[in-house]
Amino acid sequence: MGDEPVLECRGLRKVFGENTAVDGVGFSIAAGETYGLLGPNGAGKTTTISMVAGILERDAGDVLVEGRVHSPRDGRGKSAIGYIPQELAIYPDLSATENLRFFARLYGLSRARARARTAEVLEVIGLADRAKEPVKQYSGGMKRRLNIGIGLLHEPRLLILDEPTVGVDPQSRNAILESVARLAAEGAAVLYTTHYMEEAERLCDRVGIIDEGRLRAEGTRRELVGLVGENDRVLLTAEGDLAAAAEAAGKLPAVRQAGHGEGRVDLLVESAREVLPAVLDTVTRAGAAVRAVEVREPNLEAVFLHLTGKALRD
Ligand SMILES: Nc1ncnc2c1ncn2[C@@H]1O[C@H](COP(=O)(O)OP(=O)(O)OP(=O)(O)O)[C@@H](O)[C@H]1O
Repeated sequence: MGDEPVLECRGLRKVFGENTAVDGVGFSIAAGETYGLLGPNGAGKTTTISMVAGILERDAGDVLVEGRVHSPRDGRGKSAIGYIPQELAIYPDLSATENLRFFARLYGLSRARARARTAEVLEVIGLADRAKEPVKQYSGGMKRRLNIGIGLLHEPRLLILDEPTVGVDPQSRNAILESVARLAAEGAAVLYTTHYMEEAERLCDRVGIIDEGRLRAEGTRRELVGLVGENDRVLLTAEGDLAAAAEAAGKLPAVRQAGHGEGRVDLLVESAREVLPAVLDTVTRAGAAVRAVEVREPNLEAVFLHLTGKALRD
């Protein structure tokens, strides 16, 4: 198989009546890689991954899973895919163990394999210690984790998760992010949709920025940020003559903008790592005593704003 991507999709398109929900979207994901589709509500994320998962007919485009065409009709490649939708598909009166064993048998795992996978999956989703309770006693986040666990039973090589952390408590959110990272580390290709910038930054090796059905840009966090040429922000907590410090720093060639406020000097710079020593030297000479330095690199939120003119969140 070599370096062949686990998932390759090209030119995906879906039209609902007058509304082109997805228009020419394509990307590929390698084994062990986590790819995030980042975009606001209604951007076309669910529609895109539904076509990838083979549960929605596409109007145009190709989906290749492990090099083979995957489409809703032929159903091939399904065993390679674990699709975890936003909606819960679990039995509330059964325990997590019973739910997992039931679905494992439904997927065609032998009784022994179902038992073994249930135990393994319970560990991955962090529910082993609550596995015997009826699921109706679970928090929303725990139910979500179980929903994810069901999608893992058959050990998919491509895992597709649709905004799995929306509306869950922080503990479950962390558990979900950690289990996704672990599955990728074990070699799964992961397709992850989110409208949370922090999740895309923390979890994804590469991110596709989607808006109004189109992929606006794609790359690593660093590549995306570089693409739009955003500056780093340097915040100095300082005492002394801050007006003079800001003015002097503002004259450095790599400093784009310099300001000051109550106990702080605020700079926009080209590359904080390179310019920081000169900045510290300059502001100290100008009469400021620096107590703390904070560097904020531009984030995907800024990239999104730059590309679309809109904020990522409603
Ligand atoms: N079955 C459908 N029939 C008609 N329009 C649809 C259908 N499914 C989605 N759409 C429309 O397609 C567009 C993209 O929706 P989609 O659900 O893919 O976005 P999303 O990025 O996943 O957003 P969300 O986070 O809100 O689910 C929206 O304008 C939506 O109203």
